[in-house]
Amino acid sequence: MFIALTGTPGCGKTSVSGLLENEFGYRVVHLNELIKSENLFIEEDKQRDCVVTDLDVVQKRLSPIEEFENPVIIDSHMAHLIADISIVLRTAPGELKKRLEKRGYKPAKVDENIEAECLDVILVESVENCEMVFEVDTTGRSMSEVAEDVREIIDSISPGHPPLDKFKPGAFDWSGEIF
Ligand SMILES: Nc1ncnc2c1ncn2[C@@H]1O[C@H](COP(=O)(O)OP(=O)(O)OP(=O)(O)O)[C@@H](O)[C@H]1O
Repeated sequence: MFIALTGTPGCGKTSVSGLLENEFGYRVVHLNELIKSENLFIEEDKQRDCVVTDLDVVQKRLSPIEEFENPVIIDSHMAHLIADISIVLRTAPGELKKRLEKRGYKPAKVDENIEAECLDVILVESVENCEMVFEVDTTGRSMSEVAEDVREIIDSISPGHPPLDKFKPGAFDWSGEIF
């Protein structure tokens, strides 16, 4: 079973999935690293500083581990296009901007990502593609707190367990913060 840990760049996917992997023993695929290390991309988009990926190729590469009994977490901003269950990390625009600027992103790339977060782009794609979608707030919270929430969600995904209301999608509205 694949579980997407997804969200706009800078929301903390890699940091949180690292904790889930190293401290809680989950199996994690860091998809963006895998795509680069195994050249699973079609081309590099130098202008947008990213790679263009063929999802069919990626899916084929991951298919041997899809049948694992234990959940496999996929860390990537496109993981929700592959998994049936999506956990979307959300970060308020002001905090996301600070994190992206700290990483040295160019202003245009910061703006593009902030706009995507304000417009719920990844959440909408998740709802369109996945059977189950959860949202977790990372704003003003430690990575450990976020990792605990993700763990609680994964524990809840078992037959007969009621969905956890507190992570129901639709809690955030940052549409008023688009500049
Ligand atoms: N909960 C948090 N609180 C404060 N800072 C955080 C938090 N989570 C992540 N960060 C910081 O934000 C930055 C981005 O985190 P990270 O690389 O995990 O994000 P990401 O979603 O994986 O981004 P990308 O999609 O670009 O790989 C890092 O500098 C990290 O230390």
